[in-house]
Amino acid sequence: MATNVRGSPTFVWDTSKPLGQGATSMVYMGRNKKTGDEVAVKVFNSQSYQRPFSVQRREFEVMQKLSHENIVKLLAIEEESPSRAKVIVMEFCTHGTLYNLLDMAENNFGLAEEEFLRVLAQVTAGVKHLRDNKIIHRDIKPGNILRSVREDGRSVFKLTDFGAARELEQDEEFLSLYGTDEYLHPDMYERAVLRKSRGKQFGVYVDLWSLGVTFYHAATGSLPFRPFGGRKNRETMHQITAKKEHDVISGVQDTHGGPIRWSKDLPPTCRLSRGLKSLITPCLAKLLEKDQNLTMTFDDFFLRVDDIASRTPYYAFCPSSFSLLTLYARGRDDMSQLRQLITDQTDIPGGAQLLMVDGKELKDESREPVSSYLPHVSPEHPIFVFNKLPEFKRFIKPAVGKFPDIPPETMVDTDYPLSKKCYAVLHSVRNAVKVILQCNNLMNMAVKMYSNHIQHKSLEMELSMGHVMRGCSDARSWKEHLFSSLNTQATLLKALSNSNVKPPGLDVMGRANMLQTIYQTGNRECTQVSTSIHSKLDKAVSMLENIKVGQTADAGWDPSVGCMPSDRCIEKMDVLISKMHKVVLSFKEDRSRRALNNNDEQIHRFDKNKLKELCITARTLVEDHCVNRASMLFEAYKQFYSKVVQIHDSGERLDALVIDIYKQQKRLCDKLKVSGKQCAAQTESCLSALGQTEPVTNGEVSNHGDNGTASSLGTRQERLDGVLDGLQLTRSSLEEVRALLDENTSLMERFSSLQDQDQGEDDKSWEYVPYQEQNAR
Ligand SMILES: Nc1ncnc2c1ncn2[C@@H]1O[C@H](COP(=O)(O)OP(=O)(O)OP(=O)(O)O)[C@@H](O)[C@H]1O
Repeated sequence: MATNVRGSPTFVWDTSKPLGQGATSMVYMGRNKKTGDEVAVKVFNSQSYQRPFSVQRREFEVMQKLSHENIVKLLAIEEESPSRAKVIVMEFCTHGTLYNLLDMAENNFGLAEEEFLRVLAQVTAGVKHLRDNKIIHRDIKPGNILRSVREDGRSVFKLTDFGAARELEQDEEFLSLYGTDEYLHPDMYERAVLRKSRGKQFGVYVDLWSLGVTFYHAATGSLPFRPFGGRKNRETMHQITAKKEHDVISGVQDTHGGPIRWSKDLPPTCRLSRGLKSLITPCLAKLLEKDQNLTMTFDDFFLRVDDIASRTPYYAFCPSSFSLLTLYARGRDDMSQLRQLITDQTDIPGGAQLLMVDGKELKDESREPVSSYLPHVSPEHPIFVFNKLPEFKRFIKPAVGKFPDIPPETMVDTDYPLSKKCYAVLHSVRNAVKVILQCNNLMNMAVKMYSNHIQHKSLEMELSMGHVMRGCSDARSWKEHLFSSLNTQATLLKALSNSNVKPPGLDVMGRANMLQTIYQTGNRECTQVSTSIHSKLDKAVSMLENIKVGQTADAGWDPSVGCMPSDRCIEKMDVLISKMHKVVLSFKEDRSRRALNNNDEQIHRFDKNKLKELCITARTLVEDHCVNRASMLFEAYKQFYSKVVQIHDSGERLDALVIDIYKQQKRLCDKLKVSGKQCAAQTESCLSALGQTEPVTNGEVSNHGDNGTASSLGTRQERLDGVLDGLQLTRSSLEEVRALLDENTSLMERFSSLQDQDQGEDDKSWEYVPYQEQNAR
């Protein structure tokens, strides 16, 4: 045991436990002799000493220059005793490399979104530090990106292996060859692997290409350029990278000498959201660009990654496409930009989007950045995006990897990688099941939320309709009251003009006619408005009846159409995973043995059958149960929504109609006020003229040529008094109507200001924008 322990003045390490092996070194886990701290010790092999001394020294020199969280930290350069060979002592990164992470079954189709973003941001930060120090790495690849895990469980990625690194200015070139085939810039590949184009020089841009390949690998779990037969098929590899079109990001040859499958997009099995893909893909296309005129500069690259990494993800669920969206908003993006991000992924125009968060409508079109007011949303509580138009996307099942064919024969060498492939696909199936369950749950939430919204709206409409109806019937009775007073007054004055009472300065007949005109025009105009109001009101009442159906909108909704947590699909997948894991382990062991005995071979055969069965069970579970039921749930949603969206639409139209009725009612009241005022003016002047009329005496009677009897005298006085009384009555009746109208106006003003307040109450951003208006924007 002790023979494996080596040491330097400050450190010891056990050579029986290598952390990894490279072309030029072995790396071991070691400890600080004084503190016991864990370290990684890089011990160089004989091959490394064949390099020129200046090259050997470079790795130490480069590492000494660097100090960054995303670059492995150099702790010491010491001499191993007794050999006196130099060793590099570094911080110990606990979780292997990015390559190891991608080799895990759950990451075989690429990293999950958050982890990918960490790789992108952190590796870029490390490279930026290199560029700031004018250093080119020349061997960037997942195997040279170490991973540690912080106390909060988050990964930290660090660039390592500076054996190929050197100082190089932006516009300088170099001649020597470094790197790993699959990650090599096509020009380097041509010279290093194909041994062509001798003497060709390269620039710092070769790191950008390697970064492109590394990020593609991290996003998809596969290399972007894959000739049939792999690494050995060098000519095709070079053809793919050198001849690809500019924005192509992958080229795969599936058969010997067969055509290349080019793609400008990340594959459907990639786990990244559509929102992130749309940001990453153009960046990858630029990195994987051979043409120096079209590729990006380091500065462009840093800016782009900075832009992606600094965005905030907002999660949204769109039931009409059965999809969970991730919207990457910039810090300053306002609501219209967020809506645009939704449009980009759903094709729903901004004006047709009804957005809801926690059951509350998100109505605002304000210029404030969404980050300042949008509540925290998570994939579990996303923004719900309803399409105001009953349009639906086709149901698309989540993409899963394809289980490979499993030949019945025992092939110990290839059965292990075959089982690993099945195991990786099984994980992608589990991910798909998880997504489906999440979408099912969100679908049920969406139906509940939309139904509540409709219920709320219909109650609100019922309330304002009640208000409007009361207002209309009041206005009608005031109108009748006012015009009957006017009529009475005109009749009284006419009667007076027929008598011989002549109030001084008052043309009684003229006044009577004037009142008659006010009565006729006022009554005609007001009756017109009132009739129009009432016909609109009738329409509104029947619309309200339809909307009230919405109060039970979700009555027929059955959440159990889709698979439910109680079906335990995820748990079933976990059981399949653990069973398959055992098969993978046993195949790995079988492969490590030289030969299988009869018994082992028999077991291997059983296991291979089991592997096949497990694949079939998983496929059946996802296809026949989860996907099938999710598509049924989606169909049910379409039916539900087509029905309720009409109710919502009627609500919007009724809303507009009610506003219209309010306006007309206000106009009616204004007209009534005008007629009332005119009538009151007449009343007042008549009253004052009549008040100045001389009391009736016996002498005057004959002068006026009346019949002169006592009874007729009494009748004249009585007539005058009667007219005075009548006018007094009209006056008080007019005052009453005016007071009622004033009250009605202030009530209406209060009501409409109440509505305004409702709109402005929470925040400007939650303002109600009628659908018609939103569309017009
Ligand atoms: N600081 C560290 N902490 C943990 N593991 C490490 C550390 N440094 C290196 N390793 C492991 O050792 C392996 C080899 O390290 P490194 O890439 O530096 O060696 P190399 O000989 O330069 O390799 P290459 O063939 O890429 O030139 C790494 O892939 C990793 O698995």
